[in-house]
Amino acid sequence: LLPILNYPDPRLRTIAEPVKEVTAEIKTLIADMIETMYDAQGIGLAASQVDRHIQLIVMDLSEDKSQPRVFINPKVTPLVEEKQPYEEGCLSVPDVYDKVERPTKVRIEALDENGDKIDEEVEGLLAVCIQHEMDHLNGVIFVDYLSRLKQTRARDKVRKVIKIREKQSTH
Ligand SMILES: O=C(O)C[C@@H](Cc1ccccc1)[C@H](O)SCc1ccccc1
Ligand SMILES: [Zn+2]
Repeated sequence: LLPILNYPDPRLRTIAEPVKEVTAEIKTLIADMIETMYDAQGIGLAASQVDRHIQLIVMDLSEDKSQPRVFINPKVTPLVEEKQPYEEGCLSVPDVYDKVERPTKVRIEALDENGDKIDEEVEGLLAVCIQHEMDHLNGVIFVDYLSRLKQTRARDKVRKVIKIREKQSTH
């Protein structure tokens, strides 16, 4: 399992570099990220969150964790002006949930783990998740869209959750 960086760790603000070649090392990282995402009960995970600053996202929106997807060097383009709110969470900001508005329909262009082209128009949870993950690759965290007050509360909340987790792990 890979350690997930927690807000407001400054490393989460690093801009991810493009992947030049899908090496064996990257394939191992992909497998490790998928395992880490499942263990953390997430439906998406960006490499930035595990302190690897390359343009790599893994995702699995299936109920039974059977359909992992990999997006390498993704490009997301809004297809409509219309935005929709969604109650977002983030594995790097545990126990914090709040509404974020994002374009309802987007185009995803990327490479998959075999280096084959992905070019899809998506909406719904996939559109929300890919935009949330793309933000991570650009050093943006969903709490950045919230008020200062909510950002302060988010910082306090994460601090508490981490302390509790650290106590649990020592027992
Ligand atoms: O990037 C992450 O931290 C994983 C995110 C992905 C996500 C964020 C907002 C909306 C959808 C997906 C989540 O922690 S995964 C947990 C989760 C599961 C279902 C719905 C919302 C959040
Ligand atoms: Zn996140």
